[in-house]
Amino acid sequence: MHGARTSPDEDGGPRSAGGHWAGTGRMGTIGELGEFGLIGRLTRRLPQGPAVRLGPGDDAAVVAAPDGRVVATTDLLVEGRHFRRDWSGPYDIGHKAAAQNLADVVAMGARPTALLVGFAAPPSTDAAWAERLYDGLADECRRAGASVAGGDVVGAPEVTLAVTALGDLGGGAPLTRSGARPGDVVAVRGRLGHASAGLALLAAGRDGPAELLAAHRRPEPPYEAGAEARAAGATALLDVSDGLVQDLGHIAAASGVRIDVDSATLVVPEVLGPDGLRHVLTGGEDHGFAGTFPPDSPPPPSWTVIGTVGRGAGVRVDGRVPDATGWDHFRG
Ligand SMILES: Nc1ncnc2c1ncn2[C@@H]1O[C@H](COP(=O)(O)OP(=O)(O)OP(=O)(O)O)[C@@H](O)[C@H]1O
Ligand SMILES: Cc1ncc(C[n+]2csc(CCOP(=O)(O)O)c2C)c(N)n1
Ligand SMILES: [Mg+2]
Ligand SMILES: [Mg+2]
Ligand SMILES: [Mg+2]
Repeated sequence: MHGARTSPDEDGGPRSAGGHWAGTGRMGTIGELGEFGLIGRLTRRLPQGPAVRLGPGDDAAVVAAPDGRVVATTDLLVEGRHFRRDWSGPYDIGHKAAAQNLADVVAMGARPTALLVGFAAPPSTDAAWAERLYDGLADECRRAGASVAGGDVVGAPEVTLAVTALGDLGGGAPLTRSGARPGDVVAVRGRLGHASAGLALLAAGRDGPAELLAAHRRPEPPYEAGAEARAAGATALLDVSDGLVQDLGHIAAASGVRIDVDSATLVVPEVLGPDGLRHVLTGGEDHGFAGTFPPDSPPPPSWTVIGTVGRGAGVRVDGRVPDATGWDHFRG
């Protein structure tokens, strides 16, 4: 029987009532498996998509790049910083490591093709825990149409994932942060504030609402947003990783424009609680998308228009410079 803090266990991973990995005890530890035993157990769970011409098993992988250019991005996921093993199960952590990288490829207007995965964990880690993590990683890759081309494993005091994602622009121009122009509208696609609200609940020792805890554990970037933005003629695009205001600030700075957000246009679901607007404005890690669109080619209805681009600099919310903007790794 699972406790209320257990995320929907379609991963099938065992957990105690508190959300901890309960372990199977059947397969032993990764220390017992050894480096190459572990690599074998992990890589056989991975999807092999068409772009990966040579996958795990050699000194390097070979990935097709029909466009002639490769989109490449990397993000780290560190235990205690991005996740806690008592708050997230292995499937959640694998899912999140894939999602946060795949979202960056999509945010360039590209199609994700392959991931390279660096995996560090203590030798005492359950082998089954590591396998569930790879199941989460593999399933999220499948959802985005990508596969895992290779990686590395290493023993370390804490779990760390260093994921590199590659993507294909399919002959199109990249959707950068620098193309916003005065007169454009600003629009968002996907959840905002949910992961942040879920994290606050976990930090407060709460066991629900389940959808918010799940949002922290398994971000769900709407991967179709990149193609939608491109088709609509977006001038700039990024995924919201650190907080809406902070990330819009990157578009404002790179494009040399001012962005004005009208908070009344933001969707703040009741479930986010009394701090809902703060979570939506400054909460990262849902990996929704924010983009700018010329006034004569607005985004499709799946997007919400939340503001405008003007001359000047910085981001204003309801005409004011906000005190909080989002996450900074070195400022807490
Ligand atoms: N250690 C580094 N060396 C070289 N470039 C870096 C380094 N760290 C970040 N960058 C570059 O700085 C830019 C901003 O990085 P940032 O990590 O904030 O973007 P992101 O990956 O979209 O956001 P997030 O990490 O919050 O998901 C990116 O172009 C990134 O490649
Ligand atoms: C245990 C724990 N404590 C705090 C947080 C919050 N957090 C960590 S990184 C980040 C921004 C995006 O990261 P990056 O820029 O590295 O992609 C946020 C909001 C968390 N997820 N887990
Ligand atoms: Mg990054
Ligand atoms: Mg990004
Ligand atoms: Mg960040």
